[in-house]
Amino acid sequence: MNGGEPRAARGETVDVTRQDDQVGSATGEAIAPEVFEALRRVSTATVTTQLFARGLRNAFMAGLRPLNPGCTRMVGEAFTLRHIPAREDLDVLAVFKDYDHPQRLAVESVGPGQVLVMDCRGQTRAASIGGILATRMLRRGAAGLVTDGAVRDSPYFTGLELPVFAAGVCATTNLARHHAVDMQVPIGCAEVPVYPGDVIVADAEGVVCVPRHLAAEVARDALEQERLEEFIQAEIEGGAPLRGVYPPDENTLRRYHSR
Ligand SMILES: O=C([O-])CC(=O)C(=O)O
Ligand SMILES: [Mg+2]
Repeated sequence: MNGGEPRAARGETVDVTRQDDQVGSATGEAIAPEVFEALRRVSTATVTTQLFARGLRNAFMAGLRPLNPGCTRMVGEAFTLRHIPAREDLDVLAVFKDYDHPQRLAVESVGPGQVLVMDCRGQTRAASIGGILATRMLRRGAAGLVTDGAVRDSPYFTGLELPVFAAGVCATTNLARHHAVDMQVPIGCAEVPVYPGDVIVADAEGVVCVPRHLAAEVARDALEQERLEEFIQAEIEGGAPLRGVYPPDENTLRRYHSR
């Protein structure tokens, strides 16, 4: 549970079940707006449990922290950018004269509602992006930004209305360590595999990657898990013991269903 985030049980029912047959695994079929809406209302803790129940134990990008603690709620499809280590003869300031440099091209290619997810190999001794490029993403309607590297201009990010998650901050420009090579390819970010089009969900706790083909069923079951957990939370706050309540036995479930 994540106390600071809105709980599904507080709102009206969102029906995401009907979307199941519409979400193709690797077909790139559109994900229904209701799925995104549901995922925006559940915590990353709940989402990781739903993925765990389906055998996926490595979906949370451990170690990434929000740059603006007041702007953390993020749901969107992954747009990926892959970096390899920089080389001194290639990665020089002059490359930025090319507006089609892969870093700049990626920023100008992220679509509305998408999340730019960057593979920086966990290397934080150079930035992967800065304030101007992040502002451009905000104006383009991007949903957010995730990097397992660092960002520069970090004081600016604390007031930016764009959810940004990074492994650190570093003033040094990206060229010192990173060479952007490829976009919209499978990447690793904080040791989590991310495929283009996967659904990225974040809250104040951090970032989780939901395989695209599981998004609708995870959204549906996460909503239900949070409804039940809100009931359990109230019981525990009222003095109930764990035994019989968490996890709920038949009696507790009967009380839950007959509310
Ligand atoms: O060099 C960079 O990483 C870009 C930068 O500072 C910015 O976007 O403001
Ligand atoms: Mg800058």
